[in-house]
Amino acid sequence: MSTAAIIPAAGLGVRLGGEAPKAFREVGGDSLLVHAVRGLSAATAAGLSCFVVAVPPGTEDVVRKQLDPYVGPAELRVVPGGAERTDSVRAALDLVPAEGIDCVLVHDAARSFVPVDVIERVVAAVLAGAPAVVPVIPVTDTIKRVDGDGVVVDTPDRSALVAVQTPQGFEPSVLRRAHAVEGAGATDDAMLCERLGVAVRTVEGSEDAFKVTRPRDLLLAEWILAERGAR
Ligand SMILES: Nc1ccn([C@@H]2O[C@H](COP(=O)(O)OP(=O)(O)OP(=O)(O)O)[C@@H](O)[C@H]2O)c(=O)n1
Ligand SMILES: C[C@](O)(CO)[C@H](O)COP(=O)(O)O
Repeated sequence: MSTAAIIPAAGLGVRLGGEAPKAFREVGGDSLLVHAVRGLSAATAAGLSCFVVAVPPGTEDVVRKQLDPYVGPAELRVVPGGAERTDSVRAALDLVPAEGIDCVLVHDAARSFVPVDVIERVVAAVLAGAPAVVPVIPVTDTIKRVDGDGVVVDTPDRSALVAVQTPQGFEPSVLRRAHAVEGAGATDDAMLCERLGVAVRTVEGSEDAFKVTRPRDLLLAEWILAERGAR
C-alpha cells in the first residue's frame, strides 16, 4: 500500500498578512509547512511514499532543503504553484507517480496541525474503496443564506451541514479525472469530484485541523503546540 501527499503551499496568505508567504510563517520555531509535513510523516499507517509540494515560484530549492529532514524515506518533489489553489494542486498532481500509488492525499500547508488519526482515517476509507474522502467537523453556528443585499433568504438545517477540512483523500484516477476538467470556482478538490458525480464520503475531522487564515489563528497554533508539548 502506497500513498502520495500533495501539499498546496503556494498561497500568499493575504488574510494573515506579514512579509513572508503563509507557508513560511513560523510557529514554535518551525514553518507552517514543516509542521504540516511532519504531521503527515507521523501518520505511519498512511504509508506515505511521496510528497509533492507546490510552493511560491522561485522558492523551490529553499523548500527542498527545508523539508528534506522531515520526509523520511519518502520521495520529495517540489513544484512552482499557480495563481489559485486548484492550479497549485493540478501542478503537483502532474508529478505524482503514475504507477504504484493507491491513495492521493491533498493537504493544505495551512492546516499544519492535523492529528495523525484524522490522516489515517482518510487513507483507510480510500483503501476501503471510497473514491473520494473528506474529514469534517460539525458546524457550531447557525448558518444563513443571504441575497446580494445581505438579506436572509433562509436558514438551512444545521444537522445536515459540516465544515470540511484536509487532508482530502482520493483514488488516484478519480483525482486525475476531476482535475482534467475546468476547475473555476472550486475551493477544494472534493468539489471537482462532486462535479463529476463521484460520491464523496466523510470521516471525522478535528478542531486541531483548523486552517491558519487570520492573525489570531497563530495564537491558537502556539497553544496547540504548547499543549502537545505538555503531554
Ligand atoms: N495559489 C494558491 C493559493 C493557495 N494555496 C494553498 O492552499 C492552501 C489553502 O489556501 P488558503 O488558506 O486560502 O491560503 P492563501 O491563498 O495563502 O490565503 P489568502 O486567501 O488569505 O491569501 C494553503 O496551504 C495555500 O498555501 C496554493 O498552494 N496556491
Ligand atoms: C480546501 C479547504 O481547506 C477545505 O476547507 C478550503 O476549501 C480552502 O479554502 P480557501 O478559500 O483556500 O481558504
